[in-house]
Amino acid sequence: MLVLKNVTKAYDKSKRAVDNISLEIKKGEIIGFIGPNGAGKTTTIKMITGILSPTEGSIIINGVDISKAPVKAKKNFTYVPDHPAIFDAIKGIDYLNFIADMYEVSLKDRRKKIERFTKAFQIYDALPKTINSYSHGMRQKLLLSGALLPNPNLFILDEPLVGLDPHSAKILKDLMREHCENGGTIFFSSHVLEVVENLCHRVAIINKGKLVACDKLETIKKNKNITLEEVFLEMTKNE
Ligand SMILES: Nc1ncnc2c1ncn2[C@@H]1O[C@H](COP(=O)(O)OP(=O)(O)OP(=O)(O)O)[C@@H](O)[C@H]1O
Repeated sequence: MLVLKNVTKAYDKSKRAVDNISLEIKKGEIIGFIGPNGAGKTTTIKMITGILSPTEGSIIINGVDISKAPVKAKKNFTYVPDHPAIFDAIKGIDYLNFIADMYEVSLKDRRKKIERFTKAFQIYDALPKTINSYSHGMRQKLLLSGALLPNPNLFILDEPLVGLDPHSAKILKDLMREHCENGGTIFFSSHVLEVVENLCHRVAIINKGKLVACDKLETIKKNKNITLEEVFLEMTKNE
């Protein structure tokens, strides 16, 4: 579903923010992408979503190279960024209808899904209001509802749990699990290791731009008596 081949990003010549990363994510998998601050997670996600171009390497989404056929590749995924930047002056419902139009979601299907997701996230009653009246968390939940609407093959999330209350975080985790059970694929970054540990089929660890692990948790842990936190701290020790 998602293939990264020798992907590198150098914002300037002196430093590679992402350094020769290769990984392959299969349909139906949830992959947690973890690493210390500044390790290169957001840069990687921005390259996967086509916001940034890699300096070297290629990114293939559902068989389509995003640099060669960006629109075709982008039809396969939705993306929720780490900051809920969103058009302020339109109503929540208009934003969701805009997303549904972009991804050609039928009127019947969108009505059902908008109701389901926004009621679950408790923003349904706010949909007739303009987004500039929404709190940070409400904006994030609107973005999440919009990203789930098209039932994307690949769902990409950068730090999705930041700013969500525990109730909403639980709803999101349940929806992520359901999405994968129905054949969808999820790639998300997080600093919340317990969530990664509980939710993911595989974990990818990035440190100083390099992928230092990408495997099942049991394989990464080797010794069953240690936690992901202990493995993470050991693998990303930066003296
Ligand atoms: N626009 C930019 N121009 C120059 N350098 C950048 C830019 N964006 C990020 N970087 C640098 O690239 C490196 C990776 O940053 P990135 O935001 O990808 O890390 P991250 O793993 O998402 O970090 P965090 O966990 O703090 O969000 C950092 O050294 C950062 O300073």
